[in-house]
Amino acid sequence: MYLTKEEEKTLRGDDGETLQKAMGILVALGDIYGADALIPIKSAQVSGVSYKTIGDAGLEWISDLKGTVKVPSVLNPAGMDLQNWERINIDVHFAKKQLEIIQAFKNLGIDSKCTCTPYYLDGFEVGYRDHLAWGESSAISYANSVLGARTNREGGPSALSAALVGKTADYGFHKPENRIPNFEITVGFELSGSDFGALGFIAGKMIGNKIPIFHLTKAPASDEMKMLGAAMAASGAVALYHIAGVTPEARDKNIVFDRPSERIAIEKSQIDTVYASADNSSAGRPDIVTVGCPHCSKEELEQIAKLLTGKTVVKEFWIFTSREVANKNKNLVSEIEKSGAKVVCDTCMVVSPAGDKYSCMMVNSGKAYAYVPGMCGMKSVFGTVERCVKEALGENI
Ligand SMILES: C[C@@](O)(CCOP(=O)(O)O)CC(=O)O
Ligand code: SF4
Repeated sequence: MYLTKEEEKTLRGDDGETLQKAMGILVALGDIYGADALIPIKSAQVSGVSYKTIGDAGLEWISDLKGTVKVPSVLNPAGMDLQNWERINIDVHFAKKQLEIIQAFKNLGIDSKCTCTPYYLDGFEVGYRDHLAWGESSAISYANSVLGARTNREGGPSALSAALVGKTADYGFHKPENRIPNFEITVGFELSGSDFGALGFIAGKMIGNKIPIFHLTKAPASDEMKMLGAAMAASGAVALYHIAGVTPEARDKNIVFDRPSERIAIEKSQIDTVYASADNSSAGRPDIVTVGCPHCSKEELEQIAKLLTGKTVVKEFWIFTSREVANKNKNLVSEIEKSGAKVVCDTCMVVSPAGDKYSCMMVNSGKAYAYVPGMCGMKSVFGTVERCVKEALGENI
């Protein structure tokens, strides 16, 4: 891979050991994937933040780094709400370690907003064709598909290296020729809300890491596309999708997609089987309900607040969102919390040990439905947000 004189110097160690390590990781990836050069990035999102997933080894690796990130950089969710960890059963040992990890990242100049929805944050606006180095699979899918930006599936170390250098290797989804749909999915009936999470769960399992183009009966809302992409990235390894007539590249007059030869149609009965998990007695009654995977938008908080107004939950009900979205919508947070539900920031049901003491979690997210059993060692059942709220209120018959 071609390097400029400056980049050669950094690789040689002239700018210190941390930047030498970071440049080494970028050059190794570039050589493996055939990049011809490094390209500047607009922002980075660094995964590998929760003490539950990176442990002491991760804490040590990050603490040894010296330097300052060159682009706006934000963290993926941590293992707890960084301000109110006690109210979600986090023990003091975990909390201490988690705060040490956050401090180690802050020492590098990284923003500790801890979210998988950086695109909602001030200072992380994303435009069409922006080059990014993001690490969380749902964020990558949203940036690539809904915003038409360009990021590969960065691991924690490669996203952090890109943040420190301010560049990434030019391969994969950074190149237009690698963004062409190779699988057609038609859905001939109307979808709404968490149906998109169910669709993503089914499609991801069927297509693995292909690049699907969807033909739908109507244009989804951005939250619905968020759920679709998150689920496909969890049950499969889809990092980019298109929706005919809707997503930026599918609407770009200068881009012509040939019709993929691999084609499937999804039937309503397939969507219904994902919902049926909630009726399956072997899963047992949920003892906790969570929404916000990916983190809730303002609109999703509004919907939940409306459903909860004047009511009281009888089960643990956690609503995950970024601290910035919560701080900007304090009225919605207090409306939700009047019911006894908890708005939890900086973390989520998957990367936190907070849910470990429960046995069955009800979720409205196809991603959480896919990940909770493996990452949290408990059962998951899937429902619409309305059904989840009813479960938390003890109103499901
Ligand atoms: C499950 C996930 O959303 C959260 C875990 O992320 P992390 O690698 O621990 O930051 C990771 C992902 O899907 O990219
Ligand atoms: S809430 Fe969901 S999408 Fe966000 S980090 Fe957790 S598992 Fe990933």
